[in-house]
Amino acid sequence: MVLKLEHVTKRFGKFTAVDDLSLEIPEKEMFGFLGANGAGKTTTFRMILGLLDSSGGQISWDGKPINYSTSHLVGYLPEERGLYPKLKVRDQIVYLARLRGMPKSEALIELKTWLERFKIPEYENKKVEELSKGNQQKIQFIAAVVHKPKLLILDEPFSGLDPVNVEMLKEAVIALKENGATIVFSSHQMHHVEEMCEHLCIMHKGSPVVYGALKEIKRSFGKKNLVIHADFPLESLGNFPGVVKAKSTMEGIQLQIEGEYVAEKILKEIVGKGFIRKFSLEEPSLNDIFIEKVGNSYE
Ligand SMILES: Nc1ncnc2c1ncn2[C@@H]1O[C@H](COP(=O)(O)OP(=O)(O)OP(=O)(O)O)[C@@H](O)[C@H]1O
Repeated sequence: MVLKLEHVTKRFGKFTAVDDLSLEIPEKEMFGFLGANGAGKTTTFRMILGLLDSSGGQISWDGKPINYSTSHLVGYLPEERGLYPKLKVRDQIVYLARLRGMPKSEALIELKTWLERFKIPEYENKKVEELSKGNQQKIQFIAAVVHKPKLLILDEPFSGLDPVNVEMLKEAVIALKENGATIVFSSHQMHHVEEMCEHLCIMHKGSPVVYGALKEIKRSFGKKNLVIHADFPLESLGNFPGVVKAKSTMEGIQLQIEGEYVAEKILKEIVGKGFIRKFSLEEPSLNDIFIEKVGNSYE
């Protein structure tokens, strides 16, 4: 059940929002979609879901298009949340579940399980408008997953939530993946993708600038980060050959270096100069990679 995009393009008049995008999203994995505002993420999701026609290219899931006949297998958390404020949580979820072919009795069992899990069982009979924004978002999430979809598309699921609720939602998403769902989500925050996704894509102006397995993306980037904490001055390391960037911190310095060999040379240089509390060679962060590929600060 691979989700495949082949040379997908979307034009709005003369403007190209998605430009010749080809991706393969593996089954039962979590795939991260990153990109600045307007990069084309939501447009891509809408095309995947068949809510928007593409201007060219092919989209298939398990070799077939996604349309009305597959809607019971697909879940979508849209970016613009769309619950009915006057409806009770229970009526809303049952209605949406039934639209996707789930019997009412089963939907109610699922709803109760989710409300317990999100620690809001008392909201079952409340109107949506009576809930806080974060809790409305949890209900919207339940609406996307209540019918147990095999493919789940989440447009910025973590935005607007406090840290406790972000963790709660993350755990829920991870559990769904472990139960066999394929999950695609977009985020403006790279650390969410870094923590949760095996594969990812960074979109920039409608095209992927980085695409592949997270580990491989980091490895092939080449550059590493070196963190040094010491009780003697380290600023001069900013000019050391092979150092790309340097940032002084409270405890020492953080360097971006061309490769591991630079760390070895730096260690030789500083040994004997005083007490070194930390000398740590680290993989680049997705943020480092994004800044290099797209050329501006992001988060
Ligand atoms: N219906 C539309 N008509 C015209 N332009 C559109 C339409 N929908 C999207 N666009 C444009 O396409 C581009 C991509 O928009 P999209 O919503 O896909 O970006 P995004 O990556 O999801 O951004 P964000 O992070 O802000 O949600 C934007 O420049 C947007 O203005």
